[in-house]
Amino acid sequence: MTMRAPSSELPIKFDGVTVAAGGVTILDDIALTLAPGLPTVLIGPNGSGKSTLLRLAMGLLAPSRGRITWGGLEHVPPLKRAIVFQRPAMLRRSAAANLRFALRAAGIPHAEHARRIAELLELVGLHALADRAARRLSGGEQQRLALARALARDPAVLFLDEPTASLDPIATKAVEDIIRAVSERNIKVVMATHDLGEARRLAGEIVMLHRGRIVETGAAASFFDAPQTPEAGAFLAGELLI
Ligand SMILES: Nc1ncnc2c1ncn2[C@@H]1O[C@H](COP(=O)(O)OP(=O)(O)OP(=O)(O)O)[C@@H](O)[C@H]1O
Repeated sequence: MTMRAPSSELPIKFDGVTVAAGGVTILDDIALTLAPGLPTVLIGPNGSGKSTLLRLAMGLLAPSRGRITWGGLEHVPPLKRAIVFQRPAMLRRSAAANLRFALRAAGIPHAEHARRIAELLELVGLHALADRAARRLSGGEQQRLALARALARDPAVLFLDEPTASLDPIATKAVEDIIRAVSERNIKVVMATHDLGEARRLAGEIVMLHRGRIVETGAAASFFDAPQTPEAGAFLAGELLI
């Protein structure tokens, strides 16, 4: 994978974005700018709206009210954006074949497939398991393969929804190392987690959500050292936010 120049997909701007479904307001009047740089980590309790925000930024969901722009434009097709969900589904074929499928779907010329597959497997540390059936891989290995698959289209922005939620510490470290490597290649990482340790380890910037609203945003260091709102203070202190 090559170092990429900052992309025209960025910044992603949310302007007065509200999402309502089934009579419930899931996100309420969100104003947010996702800019190039270190990972942006969305934190907040279960149901606070993190996944919904990621789906909006990916373009999988339209706001009920407000506007989202990518590099200043509305309705930009997600050709240079990728998302990895909490429990990624693998095709019933080998790890390498899952990547080949993704490369084909992204329109990468056939002649480049073997080189890109080798490169992607190397990046996520799965080169020795290229021929293993993807569904036989462990949870952590599947998550790494899902990351490689998302990177197949050479995205400018990578959205991750709780990528280590069900992994043990060793598998978590492997995934976090990949996230750092991705970020160092100038791919903007935007991820949701409710693991504060993970947020501390990876975030350049924090966006804290509570009940569908942004309660605080800021540089990770200042957020963790001196949260500005009672909700953030309580969340960092390990109190239950309801
Ligand atoms: N299509 C929908 N219709 C009605 N309610 C929905 C819909 N999608 C999400 N919700 C609700 O919106 C709230 C926010 O959900 P979301 O998944 O974005 O939160 P989250 O912060 O990612 O939570 P978690 O950490 O549990 O994954 C939840 O209460 C959820 O039940």
